[in-house]
Amino acid sequence: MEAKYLNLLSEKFNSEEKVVTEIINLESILDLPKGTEHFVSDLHGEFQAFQHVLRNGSGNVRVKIRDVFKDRLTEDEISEFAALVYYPEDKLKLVKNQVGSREALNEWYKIKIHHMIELISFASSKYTRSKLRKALPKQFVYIIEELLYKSDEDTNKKPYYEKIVDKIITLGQAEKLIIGLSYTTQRLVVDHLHVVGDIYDRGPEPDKIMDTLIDYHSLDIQWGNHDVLWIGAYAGSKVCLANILRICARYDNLDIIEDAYGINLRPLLNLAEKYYEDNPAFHPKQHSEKALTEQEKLQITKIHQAIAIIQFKLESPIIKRRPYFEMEERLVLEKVDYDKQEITVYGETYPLEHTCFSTVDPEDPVKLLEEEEEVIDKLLLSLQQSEKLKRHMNFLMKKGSLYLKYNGNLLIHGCIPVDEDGNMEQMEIDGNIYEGRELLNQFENHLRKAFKDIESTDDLSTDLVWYLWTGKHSSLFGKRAMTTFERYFIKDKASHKEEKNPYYHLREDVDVCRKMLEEFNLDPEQGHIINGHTPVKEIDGENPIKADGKMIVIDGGFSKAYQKTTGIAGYTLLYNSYGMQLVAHQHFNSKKNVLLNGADALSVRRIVDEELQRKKIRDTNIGARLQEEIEMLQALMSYRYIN
Ligand SMILES: O=P(O)(O)OC[C@H]1O[C@](O)(COP(=O)(O)O)[C@@H](O)[C@@H]1O
Ligand SMILES: [Mn+2]
Repeated sequence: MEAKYLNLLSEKFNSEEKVVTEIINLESILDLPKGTEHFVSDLHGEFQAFQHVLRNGSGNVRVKIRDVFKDRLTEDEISEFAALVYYPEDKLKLVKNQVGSREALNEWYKIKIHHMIELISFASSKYTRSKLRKALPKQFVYIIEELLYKSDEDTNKKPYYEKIVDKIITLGQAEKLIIGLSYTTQRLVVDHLHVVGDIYDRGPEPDKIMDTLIDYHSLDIQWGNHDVLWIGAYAGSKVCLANILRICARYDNLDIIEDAYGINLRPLLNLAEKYYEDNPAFHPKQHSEKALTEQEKLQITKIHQAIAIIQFKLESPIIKRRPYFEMEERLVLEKVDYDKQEITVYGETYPLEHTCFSTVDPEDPVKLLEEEEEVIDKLLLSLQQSEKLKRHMNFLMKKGSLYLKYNGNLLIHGCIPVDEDGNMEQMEIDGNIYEGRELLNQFENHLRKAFKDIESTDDLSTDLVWYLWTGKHSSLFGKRAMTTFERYFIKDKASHKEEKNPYYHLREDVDVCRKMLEEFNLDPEQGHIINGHTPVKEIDGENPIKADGKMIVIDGGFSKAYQKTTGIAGYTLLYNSYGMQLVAHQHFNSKKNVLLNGADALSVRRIVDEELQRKKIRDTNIGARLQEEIEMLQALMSYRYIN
């Protein structure tokens, strides 16, 4: 290594002892078991269900509790303890109301603190002390370490520890400590989180998911098609913006726009009131928990139509200025016969119903009315000025990518576009042809470019973000075309069908999966592809583990709207030092149910892969980085200290 780097390094490690200590420290980390990775996808705004999965570590918290206490606690007591670890603040409130006397409460605190210390001691056994320290509640680090490193056999010390706990209780700190210890436990059971796309759309609280992720200790995100739609809107794409508003109206989630992100919808509402009436094709899908008045429903129906028509109009100029997007079939407003009220798409003619074309001029159907133009411009400005959205989008960019290679696996939301023979599909962008990994890299570069320059609204990069949402070679969409127009206005369901990329049947084949792993320079023997995006229809017997375990699809439908088709409430994947396990979750009822009845419908686990030998940090991405650091330190050692 070059002397100048070694000199720089020697500033930090300025004695032989420091170098030796660091080498030994790093070497010992390499031999620890690998940390647990937790994979989730397709959260679709379902914050309550997501936070439950996060708090219980996909059932991992309960597994650890059972490992430690199975001979001492009943199943009910285990459930009760688990509920405390998941929702400490709420559980403490409940207990205080139930317990009769101060003495009984203090006794309860004492037992729980001891149990929690025991649990943490077990759950942290594969971490270094310094890593554990970082996970402890700051104000109690010293005390907890004292409690953790006691040895039970050491009877001399026992009274001392009893005293510490008693003192904590008499000083009124028990609750704070229990809350802190609960969050430490949650944090210890999962070392790193992967969010394999689609945080946004359909569900009511994507902003709360984003806030939770921002506070999370270690994670990465693979963007989903819905996430790039939001990124696109923020990056200046008006058509992406029209789409996110349309979806929010469709799912009765305009609160996200108005209340969560502070974007003023008044101009859109005024336009909608002026031009639109009631229309059953545009009624919002209603949440069971939120009853709308007729008046509210009508208002949303009008907004829904106004923004859908703006969306269709905005698509046309992009399709025309980017012929290599090959989307001419989607020039829908121009394919309508306005006299006959019918449309010809993909060679078929269909009658139209529920039309709402009052702002459409048959002579120039894609021309925006001045009012429409004004509305979308105002909305874009307001969106780009939302501080909260800016924070969330910046975080998505910082932690996100289109795909990720991590510990030998390939994580990607949608697909790798291929043809029927499994060959990488080619796409032209601006005169150059790309395929496979190269194509995905191009998409990502353009997305980052669009995000850097939010003032530009019609440049290639911004158009490509929209292409990622809906284009036929998009690795996130994975279908040939989006039939939004048909689904609103054509009765015949045959026209609604969205043909999938051949990837979706070819991925059942081991050899195809191997080839794809190779395309990304991953070892086909060791690696897996992990996908979200397409709901696995467990109800129809579909298996999320495909191609002999090389392919794992974890979209089981956190999204309430899709649970009817999947039959479950989402999959998550755990990958610890013993191997990979897929977890199928039951429908998440409510936090209240967990707290009161310990109902935490135990998730069903299926082994994907079992390691023959327990995997160590040495075998991971982080291990490779540590090994490089060790080599550098060794070079420093010979350069400076050994002669
Ligand atoms: O269920 P909705 O709201 O009609 O949305 C359907 C649209 O969503 C998509 O499935 C994309 O969303 P997903 O990524 O969740 O699949 C489109 O292909 C389809 O046109
Ligand atoms: Mn998706």
